Amino acid sequence: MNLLTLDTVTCLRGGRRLFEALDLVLEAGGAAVVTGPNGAGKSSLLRLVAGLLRAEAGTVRAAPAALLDERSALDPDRRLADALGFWARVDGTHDRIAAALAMLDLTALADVPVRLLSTGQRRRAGLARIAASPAPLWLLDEPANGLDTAAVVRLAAMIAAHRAGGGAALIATHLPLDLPGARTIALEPALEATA
Ligand SMILES: Nc1ncnc2c1ncn2[C@@H]1O[C@H](COP(=O)(O)OP(=O)(O)OP(=O)(O)O)[C@@H](O)[C@H]1O
Repeated sequence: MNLLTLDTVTCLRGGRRLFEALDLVLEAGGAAVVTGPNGAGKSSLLRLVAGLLRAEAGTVRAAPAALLDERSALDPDRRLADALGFWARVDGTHDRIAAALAMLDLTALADVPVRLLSTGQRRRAGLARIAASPAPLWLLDEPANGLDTAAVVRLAAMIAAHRAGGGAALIATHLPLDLPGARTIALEPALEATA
């Protein structure tokens, strides 16, 4: 089963053609890494798949997706467990929170307000939101940013478990991640300004 199909997709942003005629299929269990220099369009590609940007041309067919970007999307004033609980109520996945906290080594921080978490802890909290989500397609924008070595290993294990369970992941990263069998989408620098 395909969880993502991009068919000759072109993306324009800020008067620049970021990528053109991009094709990609991600099946259940699949993963792809998006690479490229700053400004090449990695985040734009993930936002396009999430439905937050419109393709200039081509078609995007995507299963329900969970997007991690630079914001954790967690209420800074709530305890971490409660902030995750907000999304669990939306998604009907309350039973997944404890496992998600454990997977990201956050159980001991469940009662700490999100605003007091360190940079790496907040990134792990954002990943816990993704881990608890029921979405089969994960869109992870620089998920390893701010993570220590142990947390990067946990991240790789979390993605592997998601794929083993029939999910798929599209991951933009500058940092190396252990993603067996993942294909690479190398975006070129966007130079062309349109009229
Ligand atoms: N809201 C916006 N309006 C117009 N142009 C934008 C907007 N957001 C981003 N851009 C432009 O789109 C281009 C691609 O940005 P994008 O964030 O997708 O790149 P990226 O490959 O993720 O970069 P980085 O490695 O720095 O994260 C950049 O030239 C950027 O200035």
